[in-house]
Amino acid sequence: MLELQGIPVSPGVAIGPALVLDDEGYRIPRCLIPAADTSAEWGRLLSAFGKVAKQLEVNRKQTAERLGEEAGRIFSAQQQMLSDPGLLAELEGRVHEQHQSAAYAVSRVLHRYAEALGKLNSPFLAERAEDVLDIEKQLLHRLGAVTSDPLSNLDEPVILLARNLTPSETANLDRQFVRGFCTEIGGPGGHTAIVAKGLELPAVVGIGQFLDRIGQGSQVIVDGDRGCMIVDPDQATIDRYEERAQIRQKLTLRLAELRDLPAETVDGHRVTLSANIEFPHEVDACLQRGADGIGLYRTEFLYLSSDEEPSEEDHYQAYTEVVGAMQGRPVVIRTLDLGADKMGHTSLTEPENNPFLGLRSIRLSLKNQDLFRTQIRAVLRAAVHGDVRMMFPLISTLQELRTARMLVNIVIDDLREEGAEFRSDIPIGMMVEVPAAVIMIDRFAEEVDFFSIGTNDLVQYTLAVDRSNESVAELYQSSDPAVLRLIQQTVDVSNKTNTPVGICGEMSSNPARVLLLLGLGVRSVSVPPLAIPRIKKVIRSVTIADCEEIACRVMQLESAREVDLYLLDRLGDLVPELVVQ
Ligand SMILES: C=C(OP(=O)(O)O)C(=O)O
Repeated sequence: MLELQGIPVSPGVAIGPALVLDDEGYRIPRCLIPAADTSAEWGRLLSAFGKVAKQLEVNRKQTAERLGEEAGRIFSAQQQMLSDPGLLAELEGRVHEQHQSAAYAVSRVLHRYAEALGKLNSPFLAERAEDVLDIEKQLLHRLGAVTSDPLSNLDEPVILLARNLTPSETANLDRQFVRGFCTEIGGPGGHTAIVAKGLELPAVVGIGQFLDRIGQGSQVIVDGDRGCMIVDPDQATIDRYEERAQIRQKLTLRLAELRDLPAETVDGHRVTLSANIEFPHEVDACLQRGADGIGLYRTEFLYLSSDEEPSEEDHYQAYTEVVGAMQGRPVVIRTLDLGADKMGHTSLTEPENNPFLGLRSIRLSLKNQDLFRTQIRAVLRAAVHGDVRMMFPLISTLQELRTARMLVNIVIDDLREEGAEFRSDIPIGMMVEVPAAVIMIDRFAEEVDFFSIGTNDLVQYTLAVDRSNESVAELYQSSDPAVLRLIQQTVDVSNKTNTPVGICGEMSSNPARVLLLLGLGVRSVSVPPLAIPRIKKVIRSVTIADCEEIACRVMQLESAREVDLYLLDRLGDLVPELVVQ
């Protein structure tokens, strides 16, 4: 039995056979070969090397004849890589000593070479990285490796183990068979984590290197509550997890009974409890759990799940589906928040050194105004069908907000001129997710209809810590006192200026932290659909006086750890059944 610790990003437990994936592209399943067959496997690998070398020589000669010696040298560089003794020695070790299949060894080693070159920040070396991947492709072809995506042909439940999964890969997982996943890299606030929660898929990320140690089909437990992965569990461990699964199931059934009850505190304060979604089909899960509305519709997933840029009609259809299904409940549509870890359409930006500080989110929309106007048109048209609100992400200056609003007015004029059916009077709000927005919050309050605090990014930008990087995951804490002060300031100013304010970041889906948010004066939260029953349970179990006392104490504490320990303790007093055993 092997137990590894990572970062819990999507709650729940799943048990099943491992499907170990290569990190990218070819997705070569990790396959171990019997010791007796390693020599034959090594022979296959050498033969593939020989064939590729021959082909490279043919390419070099033909290219040199047609385009000159200089062009032919492209292939000489590849020939040199192929004859690198270090490369061959590493591959030999993997096949002979670790019993890896030739295809898997090639895929792992060459991907690592390419990745290392890609990180060196030089266009010349980036091209060399492409050359390495090209050699990999040719070798895999000669080895007859299966190059189709094993994820598209699943026919039995699996636990996915991968180096990394992108948000769109995660979104496209076959929920029928993929029961959970663990990855080597990834941080607590990354979008892969958010999508996993949306899919209700137990997940642990940022475990560190482990793929080489796990065989295909090994029994694996993903514990998304505690953030651990257990390989080849013993019977006692399996029994313990099965017992926990039963307790969890009973709790889920009890919490489901709250569905039609309001999210109201014991002393009668009504809290708006909405849901965050990425895709229209998630609306069912929101309604099943009694969401008051959609507090955050992340529309960028329209871009991430397709290779084509969505048309106005694509936007309109998606929004109309959500708005119609929500039957008059509010739907907050956030405009495009593409960037950094979410970037799907490379055509929209050039590679950047600091993508989280670069051309992302509202900045990208303001730079690509046709794209932005297309989206605004669809939002205003869909608003005819219900209570639609529009929200701009990552606003950091008043000028950005004003330009975005000006574009909305231009779109309104266009639609009016065309005689289209639309609404011009929808509430327009902004995300508060950079410290600059908090510092200027009183001025922003004069120009928006509502605020929504995005704690995921607020934590990242306040603490200067990449939300998707496992190496700094310990610093990524929404309970950090600096973050709490920014939330407090935003809520205080909003309440004083009568500007509705809510929280749509992941912080509000944590039952213990909700105690604090209520105490700070928050009366509207938006959480992944899965979290609704628990958060409602918290709200219905406490008084605002309890929460204010908690907030008072918390605001005197000096570290995220102290805050979280104290909040967990208070959750144990007030809502003991929600404390994970
Ligand atoms: C909700 C947020 O936005 P994102 O989609 O970037 O997580 C946030 O930053 O808290």
